Amino acid sequence: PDLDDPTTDPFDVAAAAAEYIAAKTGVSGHDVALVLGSGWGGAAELIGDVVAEIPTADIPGFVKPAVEGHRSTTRSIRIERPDGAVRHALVLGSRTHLYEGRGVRRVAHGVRTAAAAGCETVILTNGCGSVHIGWRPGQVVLLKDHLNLTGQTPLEGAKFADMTNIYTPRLREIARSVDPDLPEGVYAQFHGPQYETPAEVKMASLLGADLVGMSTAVEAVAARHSRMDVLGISLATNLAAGISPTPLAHEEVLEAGRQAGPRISDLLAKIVKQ
Ligand SMILES: Nc1nc2[nH]c(I)nc2c(=O)[nH]1
Repeated sequence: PDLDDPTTDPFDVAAAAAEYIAAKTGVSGHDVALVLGSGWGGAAELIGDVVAEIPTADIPGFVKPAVEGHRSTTRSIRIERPDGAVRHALVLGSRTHLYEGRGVRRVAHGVRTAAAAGCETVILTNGCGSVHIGWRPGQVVLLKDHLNLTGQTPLEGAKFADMTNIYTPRLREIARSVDPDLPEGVYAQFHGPQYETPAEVKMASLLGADLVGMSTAVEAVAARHSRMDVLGISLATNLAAGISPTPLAHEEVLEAGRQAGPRISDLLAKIVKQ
């Protein structure tokens, strides 16, 4: 079934993808899904043992990577919890952004596939800009709510889904039990691909946003509609446009991502093992 065909039900494609993943990984049901945004790539190996790895592009509904050579893999990871219980994590190998112009169905396909694979929880991570001068590159922030400024939704038809507590309070408490210093913030998703103008950053801030990015909110809406619990964690890799009096050196942004890598991967691994 083809997601680009309007007569296709996107949930049928998610079911086909989940069946494919179960068959190829040999893991019949997964419990928690992870979407690793920029800077978060190193977390998978710290979480547990990779029991299977499959090319993401071969899974129904997932597209060939935009940039050839970035062949991503989707991994099934076995987690042994302190109490001996075993959980299976599905680390999705790719994320489609709205700005790729492949349609909002593809943006939501990963989380819908995770739900169809049995996941009751999805952890959405991202790299983003901070509207607070005190939240420097490298700052990790727990999402407490979002502003979907994209004008788009993954839900088709009269799906009047409740979005209260879209970022599950219980999961935020678990994350804070791992790192009590984690601040919470509101994430505003812009369509992109351009970064915000200083005026747009000011607007987002006046609307209550602490972070600006180009992912996560639309995925969270789809995840909530699919009745998954959602934990959103952002890595502020830069100060949003207009916040810093001096233009941020791109090297500082890259360095912040590199330095934060081990620390945030360790944090994520600890949270998942709770
Ligand atoms: N919209 C938006 N997305 C981002 N992603 C990263 I990394 N930094 C930014 C940013 O400043 N704005």
